[in-house]
Amino acid sequence: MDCLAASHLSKRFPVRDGRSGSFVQAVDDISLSLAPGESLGVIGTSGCGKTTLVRLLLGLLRPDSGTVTRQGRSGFVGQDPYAGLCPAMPVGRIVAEPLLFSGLARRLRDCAPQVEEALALVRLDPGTYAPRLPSQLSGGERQRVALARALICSPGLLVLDEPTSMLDQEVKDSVADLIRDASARRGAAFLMVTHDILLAGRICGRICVMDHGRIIEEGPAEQIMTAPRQPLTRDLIRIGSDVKSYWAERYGI
Ligand SMILES: Nc1ncnc2c1ncn2[C@@H]1O[C@H](COP(=O)(O)OP(=O)(O)OP(=O)(O)O)[C@@H](O)[C@H]1O
Repeated sequence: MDCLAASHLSKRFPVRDGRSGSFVQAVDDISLSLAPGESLGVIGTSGCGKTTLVRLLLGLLRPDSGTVTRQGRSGFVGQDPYAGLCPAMPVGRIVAEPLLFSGLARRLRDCAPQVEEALALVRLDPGTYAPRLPSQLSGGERQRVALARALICSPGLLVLDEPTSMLDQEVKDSVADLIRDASARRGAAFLMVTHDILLAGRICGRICVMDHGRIIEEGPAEQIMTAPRQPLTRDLIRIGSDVKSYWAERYGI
C-alpha cells in the first residue's frame, strides 16, 4: 500500500487587491503517490505552489477539493535551519522530542540510545553534539539535527520542504546525500520539494515538475534529467547547471 496518496488536490487563496472574488490557484488538481521506500522530488520555481502542496500533504491545510491519505508515521524537515530548532534546547533534547511528544518514551534519559543512533545516522558524533545548543552549530549541522529528529521515530514517510535552500553551495550536496542515505537506512520513503532540479536528480528516484499549481511533467529522474520534454524543465536544468559551473569556476566547489 502507498505510504502517501493525493488525489485531485486543489487549493486557492483569496487575493486582497481591492476587487472581490480574486483568487490565486496555488494547487490545481494534483494527484501523486509514493510507495514505501520510494523518493520523489517536486520541482518548481518560486510561487508555483510547492509549500502549499506540502502543507496539504501533511494535513496542515484543508484542501478545497481532493483527498490525501497517509499510512503510518511521517517526519518533516523544513527550509530554515535557524528557525526550525528551539534555541534554548540542547541537540539531544531536540532530537528526543518526537519520542517524548508521541508518548513513545516518558523521560529524556530513556531516549538516550535512540538519540545516539539518530545522531550517528546523520553523521554527528553524539558525545560532541548532543550537549550543544543550535547557536553552536553551522547551518548544515542544524539541518542534520532536523533530519535526525525527523527520523527518530522511524517514520515510513519523510517530507522535506526546500531542505537545502538556505545552505552554502558546498554543503548542499552533502546534506542531500545524507537525506538519501539516512532515509534508505531507516526504510523511509521521502518527498522533497525544491527549486533545485539538479539536487533532486541527484537523490530522487522520480521527479515531478510543477508550474502554476499543476504538475506539467513527471517520470523517473534519469529520464527527466536526460530527456526533459517541457521547456520549463529544460530551463530549470540549464539554469541549475549554469549556477553550479559558476560556483565550480569561482570557488572550486
Ligand atoms: N496564505 C496565503 N494567502 C494568500 N496567498 C497565498 C497564501 N499562501 C500562499 N499563497 C500564494 O499561493 C501561491 C503559491 O505559494 P507557495 O508558498 O505554495 O509557493 P512556493 O512554490 O512554495 O514558493 P517559494 O518557492 O517562493 O517558497 C503564491 O502565489 C502565494 O503568493
